[in-house]
Amino acid sequence: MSAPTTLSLLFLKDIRMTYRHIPTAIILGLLIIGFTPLLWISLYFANVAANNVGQVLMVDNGNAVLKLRDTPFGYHLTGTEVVEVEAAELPVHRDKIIPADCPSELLESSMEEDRGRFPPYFEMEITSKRPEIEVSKLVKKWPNGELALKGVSLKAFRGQVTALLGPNGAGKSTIFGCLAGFIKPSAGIIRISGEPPGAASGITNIGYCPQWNPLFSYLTVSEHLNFYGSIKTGDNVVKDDVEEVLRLTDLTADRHRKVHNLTAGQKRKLSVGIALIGNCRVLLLDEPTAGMDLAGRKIMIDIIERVKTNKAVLLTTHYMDDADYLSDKIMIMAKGEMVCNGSVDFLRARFGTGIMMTIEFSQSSDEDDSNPGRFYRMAAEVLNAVLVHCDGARMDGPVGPRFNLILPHGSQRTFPDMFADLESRKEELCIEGFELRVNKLEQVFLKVTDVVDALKEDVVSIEEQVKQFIETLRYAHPRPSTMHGGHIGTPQGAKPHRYSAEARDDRLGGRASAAVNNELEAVREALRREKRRPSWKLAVTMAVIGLCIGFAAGAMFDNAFNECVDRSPGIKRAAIVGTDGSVWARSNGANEFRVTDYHHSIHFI
Ligand SMILES: Nc1ncnc2c1ncn2[C@@H]1O[C@H](COP(=O)(O)OP(=O)(O)OP(=O)(O)O)[C@@H](O)[C@H]1O
Repeated sequence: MSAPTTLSLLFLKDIRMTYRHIPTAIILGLLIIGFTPLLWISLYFANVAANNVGQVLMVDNGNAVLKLRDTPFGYHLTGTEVVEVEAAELPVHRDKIIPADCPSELLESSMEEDRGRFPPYFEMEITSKRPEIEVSKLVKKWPNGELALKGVSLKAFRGQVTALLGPNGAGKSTIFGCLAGFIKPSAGIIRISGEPPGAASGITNIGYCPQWNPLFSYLTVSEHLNFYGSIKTGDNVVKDDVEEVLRLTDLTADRHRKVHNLTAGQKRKLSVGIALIGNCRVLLLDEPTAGMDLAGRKIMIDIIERVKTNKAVLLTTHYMDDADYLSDKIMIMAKGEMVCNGSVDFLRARFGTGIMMTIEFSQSSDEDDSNPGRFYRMAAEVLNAVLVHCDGARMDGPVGPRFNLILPHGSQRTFPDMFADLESRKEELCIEGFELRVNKLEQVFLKVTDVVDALKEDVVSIEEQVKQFIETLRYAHPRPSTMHGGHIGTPQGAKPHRYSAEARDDRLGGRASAAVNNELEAVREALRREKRRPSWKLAVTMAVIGLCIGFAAGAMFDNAFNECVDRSPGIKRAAIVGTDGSVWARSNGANEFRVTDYHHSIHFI
């Protein structure tokens, strides 16, 4: 580490002891600002060095992942090498987290009903099997106040694929993050194979493929599998396991290729392979087929089909066809709530999908086609004719010259008789023609969005409310004439009247106008309050204090890291590099390096 950085960090070490005294913190903060240019320069060089050696260490999923080499020059000669990897323990979530900032009414309401606000859309779960994944009343409130999860409950079983679907921002990845243990829920209970996430067995129990690819550009395919496998199992990966995952993911031929030479689809397959290695009981796949072509998706579907026999697979996808084909159970989320949960058949039945028959009526010359009553009468007759053969058939959507009937799944064997009957009564029932379509999960999903619309909250900012209020006033009370001193202004040319309280009340629409004026004043005050910003003095003070605390925390982190590296034999350089490539800490230290020594610090990244 270059001299200026060390100097600044030493200096910051002192601040750590004194920053509680605010004036001292401010003075020291100002001094630090003086040192900052030097710090940035040294960080720049540290960055260049770290980037030269490639990504040396990555923090993901609460695991510390280490990859070290001797020197940047050595890298080009020897290639990448993984040196001593150890699984980091995840912080264990408490069984029940009752946060101070979780809205109590939300907590109470979620306690009452596990099936959310939409019980009719939840299939009853009758099983004595123990769920492999169990989530109860999970709440996540982000620091910005957004409630990403509003008391979500779900169960996933071994031997089943459970698809978690929902529009963008529904909260799917947040659930995955909570399950994998790197997002801390605000409230709720999570059990993975009967244990809370982060328990000692947690890492070996979960195989997680995040939405992004957790890959190192300069490691080969098989190095990745060995590397992550060692982390998960805490031991060297059995060669056969790597071979098996390579075969499953169709990457055997690419085993020696470095990641930066792989296609997007191959990277995705490798990310799923990383989740598979270690033979975990729970597989969390966050959009495993994202960005893949049809052939790639097919391979992925085959993989999931094959591995699900001894795993509980929870996956998210935006491809309804994949979910439809793969899933034993479908859950649909919206706006942080579970909207429905059941088997594909249950959802199809519940949301009016099944087999859709569209019937077209023939044009009639003697009756008015615009008369809706006529179509309803005819549709009812057709429905009766269909019901003779197909129990459970029902109308769906509007009735007009065309209308739809939903025929339940499993009624297909009655179709030949029904078609023959309708054909023979074509004239009598005024049928021009009919067609059949099998409804897909996509239609279920679209129907669910109708339910979701009911969730729409009218969250309008104060400013917007004020604007709307002013608009209402403008329409309710035409703008009064302008006032001049003690006179009320009148249309041009007219003589101004002497101002009086009564006249003003008249002009403004009676006594109500005084109330309106009061309201307007309240509105203006609300606007003023909204626009009021903290003074620049306060902002500067806060910034300086923040800087001090930030630097002090950084120093603690760096020191912890450096201590580890300094104790590591044979290791000349190390760095912690975030998944986005940002360097969090680096050291030129030596001696024994144990990832677990500092995983707590890393976990906070
Ligand atoms: N780190 C974060 N800080 C604050 N808000 C976040 C953070 N991560 C996600 N969110 C918010 O939480 C909500 C749920 O996000 P999440 O990523 O879980 O949605 P998703 O269903 O996975 O969406 P997608 O299908 O696009 O992946 C979103 O409104 C998102 O903006």
